[in-house]
Amino acid sequence: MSLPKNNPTETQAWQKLREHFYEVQFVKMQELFKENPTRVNDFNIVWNDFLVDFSKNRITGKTIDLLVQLAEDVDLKAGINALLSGETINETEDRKVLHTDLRKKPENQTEEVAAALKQMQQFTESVILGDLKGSTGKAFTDVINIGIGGSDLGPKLVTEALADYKNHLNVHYISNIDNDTIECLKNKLQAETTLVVMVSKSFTTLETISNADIFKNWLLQNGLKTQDHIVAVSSNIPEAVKYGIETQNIFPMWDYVGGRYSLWSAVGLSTALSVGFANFEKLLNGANKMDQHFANTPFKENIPVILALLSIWYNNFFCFETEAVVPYVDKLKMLPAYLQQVIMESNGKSVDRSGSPVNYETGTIVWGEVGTNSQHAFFQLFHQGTKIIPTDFIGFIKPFYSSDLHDLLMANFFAQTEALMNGKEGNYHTDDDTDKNAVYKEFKGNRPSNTILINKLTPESLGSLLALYEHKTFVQGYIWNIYSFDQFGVEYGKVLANNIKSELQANEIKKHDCSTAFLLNHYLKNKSEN
Ligand SMILES: O=P(O)(O)OC[C@H]1O[C@H](O)[C@H](O)[C@@H](O)[C@@H]1O
Repeated sequence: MSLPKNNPTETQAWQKLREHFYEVQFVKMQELFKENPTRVNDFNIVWNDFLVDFSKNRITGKTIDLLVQLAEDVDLKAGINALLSGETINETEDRKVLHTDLRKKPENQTEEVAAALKQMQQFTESVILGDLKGSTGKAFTDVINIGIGGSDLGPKLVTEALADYKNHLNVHYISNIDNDTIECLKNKLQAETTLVVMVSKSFTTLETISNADIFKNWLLQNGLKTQDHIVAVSSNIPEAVKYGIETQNIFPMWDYVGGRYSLWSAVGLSTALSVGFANFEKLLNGANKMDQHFANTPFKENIPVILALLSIWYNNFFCFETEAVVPYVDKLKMLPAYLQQVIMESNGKSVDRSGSPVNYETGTIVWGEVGTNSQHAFFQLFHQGTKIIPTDFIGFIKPFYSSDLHDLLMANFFAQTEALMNGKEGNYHTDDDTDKNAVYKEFKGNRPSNTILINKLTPESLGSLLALYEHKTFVQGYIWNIYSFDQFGVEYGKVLANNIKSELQANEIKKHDCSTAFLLNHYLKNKSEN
């Protein structure tokens, strides 16, 4: 079955949402809270150890009804079923989209998924126990994950997020082709106790192969056998074999798993090495629970659906261009970067599923930083700037190590959403004219946020959280009538980079626009000078 091709703006719900928007666009949330002191009861979802409070949004009951109607008008249920039942919904690449298969319970796993997990389990256990050794007979102490995009961001995020679950292995991530970083890492590590995990779905990504070449030479220079020190994760096994990796050291992935959705596959090998396979399984289990919630919950109580619809409300009606994600734990520092790939590579499209240019906004711009750091950086603009940035606040009730400091952290978490919503009037509205800066101190409030409050950051809750955002992204792309699972937009730059690389190596700049030619010539001229 191919996905329906409904232009969302031609649905009845969209027309009604437009009319509704004109009615409510200037309504202040402060008034909505005053009118209905139990408003939060209408706009929160409690699920497992998650509490999602979305009452601090510029919505009324009617807004949610109409947004849900939009989801129904475009038959979102059929889309969800097509995704979860393995239809070929990545039509432009003629592929199924089955990252949810990777986290199914053992009894529901396909043979190839079960076999890959088994291979991962055996390998990670033997490395962690020290049974598998390098060329000189020493156990591994360090792992270098070489990959980029989906072969880096997800695994790196999970490794950092689960730092408290880490064993003795130190896992390092190399993605960019920045030799200064590589030299720095090589100087820190002993080659004989280092395991290199090359991760590349295609096994043709220039950055990954170039970086791997450097580490391969390093191993060889240290008199080590590369077969003892390099393993690979790829869906292109012939290419990995050609690179010199032994078949039993290649972990599979499949074309039905998109790079940015692949951390659940063997792409997560470095994560599993860092936290142990049992914790990796818990991560999968948490994601599976979110998959069940997504598949079986009515839209009004369905967390990914509600978050997607709210984002559409702001993106397509209020025309707020960006949204922020602010996690209140350092361990989720990578979350915005990871989400940028999931969300922006998936939904940064401007041609609809019928092949026509869209005449409405699609993919949102997502960004963010850890709270409280972000409060001391860009929150000024959140509170008093001219732009409105709907924000997801993500916080945890219990820290890994209990401490009074956590109450202070969480006090900030709660205070920010309250301040953003309520604002604060300046004194200049009253007769009190003692403060000449009163006008500058006013906070208008009415700035939307979602609060995602989770019991504790565990492998399970992390799995659920990441799956939540995957599904939110799917719902948005589905409603926008675009193809969320291809990424043709990143290809052209790669082709040009290859051509330019040859020109730089030949020391001969060919025909370019005058700006690019100017830059290239300046680079060539100056690169040999000190
Ligand atoms: O895993 P690889 O095949 O090396 O691909 C790494 C990355 O390459 C491209 O830039 C794609 O746009 C990403 O989606 C992908 O994650």
